[in-house]
Amino acid sequence: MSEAAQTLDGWYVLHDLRTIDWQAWNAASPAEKNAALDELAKLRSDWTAVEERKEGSFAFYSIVGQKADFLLMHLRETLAELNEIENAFNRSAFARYTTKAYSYVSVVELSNYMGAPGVDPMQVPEIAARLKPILPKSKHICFYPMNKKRNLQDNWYMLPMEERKTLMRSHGMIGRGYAGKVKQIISGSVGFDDWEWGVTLFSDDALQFKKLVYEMRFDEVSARYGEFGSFFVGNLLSEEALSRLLPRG
Ligand code: VOV
Repeated sequence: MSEAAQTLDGWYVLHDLRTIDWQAWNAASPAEKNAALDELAKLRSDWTAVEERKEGSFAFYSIVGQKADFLLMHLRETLAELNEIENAFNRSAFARYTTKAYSYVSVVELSNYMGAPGVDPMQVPEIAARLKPILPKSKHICFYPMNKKRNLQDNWYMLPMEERKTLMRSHGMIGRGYAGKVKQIISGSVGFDDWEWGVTLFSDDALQFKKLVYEMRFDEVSARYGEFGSFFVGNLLSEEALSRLLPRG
């Protein structure tokens, strides 16, 4: 049996993708719209307060295309908290104007492929911060789930550790070329959801997502072993952008 990579696991992650029920929204009275938006604003201020206490984080983005209208990404210490967040949203007046599009459950993960021997990674402040990240408020987000293949010829899980390390080094080198342009959060979802990882990228320049993902397609880790789910790409929903998307009545 090949040696399993050791993972460091941080905050749990929920990607909650919703579609706006435009018919219901357009039919709502001004008072109903304002009440729904007030409840959304209250939820948002609760999430901001949690983030300010560094007990979790959130991201709120509109999604371009028809797979969903917006994405709420939440990070928390426990799965129970994530469940409370989605249930509080579902109970809100605002949720009446939305339908569920997709969701993804995972946990922020770092693997030991690049770890320095003899160093306890939890004692490295930079690593601890990466496991419990405050999400950047970049202009754009890109989220997709992925697997590493388990085909007869191309089975990531049967490669020796040393070979996986070498391949991941090359993956990391490509990623480093995007330092300062793209921030990645890799979250593991084996045992939690239908794919093995969630990949969430943040950037102020959406084109950098295409450049990075395309460049990685030529790297062996992705070219030979990567399998990908649906891509969701979107724009930051600042309070101003939200008021353009859903104007008050
Ligand atoms: C934005 C840049 C970027 C950078 C710098 C980067 C670096 C690194 C390093 C150093 C490591 C290994 C140690 C760790 O930190 O865990 C990883 C790990 C991982 N990555 Fe990565 N990755 C990036 C970006 C990046 C992208 C764009 C993708 C999607 C691939 C694609 O083709 O669409 C990805 C995937 C992953 C995955 C699924 C893992 C876990 C693999 C496993 O088997 O455990 N990743 N990644």
